This record gives sequence, C-alpha cells and structure tokens, in this order.
Amino acid sequence: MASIPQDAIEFPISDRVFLEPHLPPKDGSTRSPDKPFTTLTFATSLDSSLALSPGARTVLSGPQSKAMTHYLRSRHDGILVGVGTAVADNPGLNCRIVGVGGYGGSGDLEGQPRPVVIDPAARWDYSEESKLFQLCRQGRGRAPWIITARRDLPVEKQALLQKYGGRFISLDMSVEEVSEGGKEAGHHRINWNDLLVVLRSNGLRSVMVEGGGHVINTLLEPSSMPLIDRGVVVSPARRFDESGQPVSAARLANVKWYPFGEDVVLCGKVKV
Ligand SMILES: NC(=O)C1=CN([C@@H]2O[C@H](COP(=O)(O)OP(=O)(O)OC[C@H]3O[C@@H](n4cnc5c(N)ncnc54)[C@H](OP(=O)(O)O)[C@@H]3O)[C@@H](O)[C@H]2O)C=CC1
Ligand SMILES: Nc1nc(O)c(N)c(N[C@@H]2O[C@H](COP(=O)(O)O)[C@@H](O)[C@H]2O)n1
Repeated sequence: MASIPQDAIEFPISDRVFLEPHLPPKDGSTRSPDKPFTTLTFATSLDSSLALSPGARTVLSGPQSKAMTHYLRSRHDGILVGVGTAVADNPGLNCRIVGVGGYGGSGDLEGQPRPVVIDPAARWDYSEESKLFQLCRQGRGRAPWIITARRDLPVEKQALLQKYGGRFISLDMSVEEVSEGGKEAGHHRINWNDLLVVLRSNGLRSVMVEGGGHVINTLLEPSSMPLIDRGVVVSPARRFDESGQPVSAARLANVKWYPFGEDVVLCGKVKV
C-alpha cells in the first residue's frame, strides 16, 4: 500500500450508513440521462452564515462533519464552487479519506473528484503555488475545470491548467444589467441546466455543489432548484409568488437529523 499523507482523514463505516440513501447510486444511474446526480451541501452557522464575513475563509464544520464532507467528495465525480470561493479560500477541493488515490489507495487518482470552478470572467488569479496545483504535483488531487464565458482566455492561464490536466470549458451565459453604486454593471448568469448537461457530457456522473453564497442562492432559485437531487443543510432566501406574496422556502422531505460530534447534520430530499 502507498504511504498515507499526514492530513489523511478516517470516516468510519458505522458513520457512512445514514448517508447512503442520499448518495449517488453506485451504478452511476441518474434521474435524467443527460445530467449528473446533483448534491447541494454546505456548512452553515445557526444564524445561516457561510462565513464570518464576505470572502473570509471560515471553519464552521467540526472534525467529524469535515470528515463527512470529504467522504461525500469521495462519492462524487465532481465538486463545484464559484470563483468567489476559489479566491477567498485557496481550497484544495480534493478528498483526503484514507483509501482514495493519493491517500493510501491505488497509485492513480481513483476516488479523487474533479474540481469545477464557475469563473465567468476568468478572474481567478491562480498560480503554481495555489493549493490545488500543489496537490496535483503531490498526486493527491485533480486539476480544475474552469467554466467561463470569456472568449479571449489568457494563454499563460490556459497553459498552467493544461500542464496539470485541467482546462477551461466555455459556456454561453446571459448578462444581467444591475446598478452598483450608481453605475450600471453587467453580471453573468449561468443557466444551471446547461451547465449540468455540459458536465455530464464531459463524463461527470455526479456533482457536489459546495458553495459559496452566490452559487447556492442561484441554484436554490425556483427555476434551478428541481435540478438538485439531494441536499445536506439548506438555508435559502425568502421566496415570493407572482403577486409578491411570500411562499414557503425550499423544504426537505424524508428529513433526518444526525448528531455528529459537535455538529448536527440535516439530510433530506428537496421538495419541489
Ligand atoms: N460554509 C461552507 O460550507 C462554505 C463557505 N464558503 C464561503 O463562501 C464565501 C464565498 O461566497 P461568494 O462570495 O458568494 O462566492 P461564490 O463562490 O458563490 O462565487 C461567486 C462568483 O462566482 C460566479 N458565479 C457564481 N454563481 C454564478 C451563477 N449562477 N452564474 C454566473 N456566475 C456565477 C460569479 O463570478 P463573477 O463575479 O466573476 O461573475 C460570482 O460573483 C467564502 O467566504 C467561502 O469561504 C464557500 C463554500 C462552502
Ligand atoms: N464542509 C465545510 N465546512 C466548512 O466549515 C467550510 N468552510 C467548508 N468550505 C468548503 O471547503 C473548501 C475548503 O476545504 P479544502 O481546502 O478543499 O479541504 C472551501 O473552499 C469550501 O468549498 N466546507
């Protein structure tokens, strides 16, 4: 067996049982053949915050629920975050569970998910020193796919990605005009259905959406929420019907609370 890095995490078999009904089927089957099984998962504080302040890397999960996150990563082909998270956290987005590739598993990257970053303007200023690429060099993680609407992609950025086996994936996105500080600005808006179709056509049978706030809020909008297969903790914004009346926020069915170390984990099926 290959040597196991010091940051490897154990996730006992006894703790895996309650998650199994919420995980992508092991045979790779999906609800719809053209899209991956999609799990929305994130850690939130009791006051429904993802971080201490916008763009601050914040540890909310205790060690056991962090281990659960890494186990979830091992059971998905891809992990998706927005560029805000990539910039704020300099994340690894790999899986550190003992037994997966790079953590005592077979020599290759078996069990390591593909990081996917939504970066419409290709503004993420990654480098050789970014944690993701350090992990690639150590054989402990995969290089990211970056979903972008930008056409004139910087050559050096493309070269660095390709060196480690990552790439840009171009996707048409609509542009929404918004007023910011008295100025008009354009914001890209991804079509979640299109994105999931593209990920499936690139070989991902399952994807775990981790955040951050903008990603979660847009995925939980009524038009895209039905695309989610499973949720682990949901803390949505208020929703309103056409006449402006408040309607109930996203709800979970088959809910299970699971006390987990210092945390409580909530699992369920998103009700449409
Ligand atoms: N507690 C937890 O479990 C987690 C916490 N976090 C935290 O969240 C924070 C980051 O959240 P946030 O700033 O909202 O950043 P996000 O990671 O949600 O990224 C936001 C940016 O990604 C692009 N993007 C995201 N969604 C879409 C979409 N639907 N269509 C088009 N572009 C999109 C946009 O880029 P552009 O502006 O260039 O158009 C947007 O500004 C950090 O503090 C991080 O630590 C993150 C993950 C998990
Ligand atoms: N599960 C969970 N708990 C928290 O408290 C978190 N802050 C996060 N954040 C997500 O994990 C990424 C960082 O972890 P790695 O460096 O990849 O191990 C971060 O980017 C968020 O996606 N998650």
